[in-house]
Amino acid sequence: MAGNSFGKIFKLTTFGESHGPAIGGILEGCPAGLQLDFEAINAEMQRRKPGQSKIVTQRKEADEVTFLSGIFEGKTTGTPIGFTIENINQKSADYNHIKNIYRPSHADFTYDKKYGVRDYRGGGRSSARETACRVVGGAIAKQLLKDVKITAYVSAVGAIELKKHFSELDFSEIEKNPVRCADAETASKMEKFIKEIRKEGDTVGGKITCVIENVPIGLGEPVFDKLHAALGMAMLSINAVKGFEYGSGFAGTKMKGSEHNDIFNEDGSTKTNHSGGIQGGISNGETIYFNVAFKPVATIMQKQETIDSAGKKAEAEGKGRHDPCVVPRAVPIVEAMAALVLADYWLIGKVSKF
Ligand SMILES: Cc1cc2nc3c(=O)[nH]c(=O)nc-3n(C[C@H](O)[C@H](O)[C@H](O)COP(=O)(O)O)c2cc1C
Ligand SMILES: C=C(O[C@@H]1CC(C(=O)O)=C[C@@H](OP(=O)(O)O)[C@H]1O)C(=O)O
Repeated sequence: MAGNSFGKIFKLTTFGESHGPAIGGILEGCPAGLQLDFEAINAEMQRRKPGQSKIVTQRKEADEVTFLSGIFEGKTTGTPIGFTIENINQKSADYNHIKNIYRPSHADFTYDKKYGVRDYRGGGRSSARETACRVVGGAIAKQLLKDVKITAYVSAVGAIELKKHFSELDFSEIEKNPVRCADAETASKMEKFIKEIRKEGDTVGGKITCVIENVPIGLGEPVFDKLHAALGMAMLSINAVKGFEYGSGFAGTKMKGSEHNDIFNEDGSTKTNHSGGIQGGISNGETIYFNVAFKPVATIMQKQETIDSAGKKAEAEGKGRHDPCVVPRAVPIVEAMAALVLADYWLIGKVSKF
C-alpha cells in the first residue's frame, strides 16, 4: 500500500491499524542535536487522545509514546526516530455486524474494492487512530521550529460559528473548554449542541481555523511545492476533511483587486493580509492562516440503508464508541500537520541555496 509517508526531508511514515496491537511511526530527516521535550510531546498526545471528554469517542487509550531509536540522552541523533503507541482498548466485537457491510461514507467500500482485503475492526488503517502518530511527528516538528507559533481552534460546529477574527481572540481560552473553541460563550453553545446531536445518535461537522505566527520569509517553492499547496495537501490528508481555504479563501472571490491587494509598508510588511502570509507559494513573513472543514462523522447510531459486499441491500447501524463531532480532537492534528509541513519546507529551504 503506497501513501504511508508524508514529507520530503522531514519525513513521517506511519504504520498500524486501529485494532491491531500498536500503531507507530518512523520520522526521518530530523537534524541531530535537538533536545527533545518529552512532556511537550505527551501534552500534544493528551489533547488528541480518545476518551478525553464527554463530547468525544469513549474509547480509552493512554496514548503514551515509546521511542525506540534516533534519540540518545534526550537528544536526536540524526538517525530515524522510531516510536510505537499501544492499542489497549480495542472492542472489535462492535464491528462484527458490519464485517461484510459497508458503512455509508466511511472507507469500507473503497478499501474493499481497492485491496480486496478489509480489516473491518475499527476501520483498520482508515481509522483516525493513525493520526496519533502524526501528532508525535508534529510535536517534534514544533520543537524544531522553536519561535514559530502554531495555534488552531474550533471556529464552527454545525451552524454555530465563531464570528470573531483571530486577532480579536484570546488563545488562552482554547484549552479551557472541551470543544477547543477560542471563545467561552460560543464554546458552551457548541458543547451543548454536540451533546444533543450525540443523544440523537447522530453526528455533526465543523471547522478549524489555524493561525501561524513568526514564520520566516522564504518558506515554500515557487512552482508545484508551493507552501499553501503543501498545507492544503497536509490538511486534506486528515480523516473527514472536506475543505481547505487560506488567506481570504472563498470570500476573496467577492472582492475587487483594489480591495484585495495587500499594500506594502516600507519594511516589506503589509497593511492587510488577504494573502494569508503566502505569495507565489512563498511565505512573506505575515501571519499564515487557514480554515479546514470537517464533515459529520460517518458512523451514526441510527439505521441507514446501505449494501453488503455482495451488492445486496443491507442496513448499517453504528455500535460502540464514536466521535459525535471530530473537531475538538482534530485541533492538535491540524497543528501537527502544519508543523510537519513547515519543518519540512524549512529544511528544503536550507538545501536550496548556499
Ligand atoms: C479526530 C478524528 C476522529 C474521528 N472519529 C471517527 C469516529 O469515531 N467514527 C467514524 O466513523 N469516523 C471518525 N472519523 C472520520 C473517519 O476516520 C473518516 O471519515 C474515514 O476514514 C473516511 O475518510 P474520509 O471521511 O476522509 O473520506 C474521525 C476523524 C478524525 C479526524
Ligand atoms: C481510536 C481512535 O478514534 C477512533 C476513530 C474512528 C474512525 O473511524 O476514524 C472510530 C472509533 O474507533 P473505535 O470504534 O475503535 O473506538 C474512534 O474511537 C483514536 O483517535 O485514537
